Amino acid sequence: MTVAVGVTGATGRMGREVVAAARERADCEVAFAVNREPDGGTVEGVAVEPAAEFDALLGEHEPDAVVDFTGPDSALEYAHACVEADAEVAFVTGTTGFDDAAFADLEAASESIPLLHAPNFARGVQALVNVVGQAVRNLPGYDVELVETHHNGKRDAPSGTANRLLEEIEANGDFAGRNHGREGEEPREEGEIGVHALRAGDVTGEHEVVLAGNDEEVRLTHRAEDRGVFAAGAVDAAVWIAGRKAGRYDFADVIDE
Ligand SMILES: NC(=O)C1=CN([C@@H]2O[C@H](COP(=O)(O)OP(=O)(O)OC[C@H]3O[C@@H](n4cnc5c(N)ncnc54)[C@H](OP(=O)(O)O)[C@@H]3O)[C@@H](O)[C@H]2O)C=CC1
Ligand SMILES: O=C(O)C1=N[C@H](C(=O)O)C[C@H](O)C1
Repeated sequence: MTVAVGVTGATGRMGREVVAAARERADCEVAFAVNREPDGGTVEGVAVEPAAEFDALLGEHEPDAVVDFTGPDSALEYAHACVEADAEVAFVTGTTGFDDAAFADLEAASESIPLLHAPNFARGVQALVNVVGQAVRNLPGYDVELVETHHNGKRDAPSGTANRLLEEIEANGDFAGRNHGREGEEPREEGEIGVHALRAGDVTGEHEVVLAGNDEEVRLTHRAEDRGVFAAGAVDAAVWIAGRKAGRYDFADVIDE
């Protein structure tokens, strides 16, 4: 079976990679690609249509899944459009920067359509999440600091991946809260988790969790070398989710199967 995907944000850093990754696979095809202001161009030979045409394109092409890397507001709009569409279409989004209300909105959409959100589609990050949980359990009382580094065009901070890692850290230990971008003249508060977001140059994405006790430290790092790794994971997710029943899915479901 060939899975047909619609790609939103197609001229963005990630959208381009998704179009390329989908076109590389024999079991996937790009049904359509949209961007907010496409100015009539193409990505990887695929015409990029205006976002205003999205509903019509859904009806015309009836894709199995939409893959979205845009921004929080537009991702929610696309999710709602998939819910409203006559055709059965899954929604896969890697967009980050959602607040609690937006997450609740995505959750509600997943009652009507298959929906998968992952703040990071690199398989290595899923492994990092697992390993970090284990390390925190094994090292109670150690100081934990999280440092993430991204390109200077990234809007949200901390990254979606950092937020996911923080949830995992907090779920596996006893902590006193998060300290974002420490400053001032007080020493480190016992049990706090330091969180640091660096924005510099064209760094694709790096996440490091430091666990330090007396006379020893553990550093767990994931470094993405190329956005292709995220795009490949997102297309894996689109192929995996196509045809499934409505519900909220996770990238771990894709990897674990
Ligand atoms: N889960 C993961 O593995 C990863 C997630 N991300 C996340 O993906 C998102 C996008 O990142 P990135 O590609 O770097 O960002 P870019 O700004 O490069 O791309 C976003 C694209 O979406 C377009 N866009 C914005 N609003 C709309 C809309 N309403 N309709 C159609 N297109 C729209 C933008 O158009 P315009 O240029 O006109 O603004 C732009 O082309 C971010 O939230 C980022 O954090 C990024 C990498 C990996
Ligand atoms: O904006 C990016 O570039 C990235 N965003 C994701 C995030 O917020 O975690 C994932 C990746 O690190 C790249």
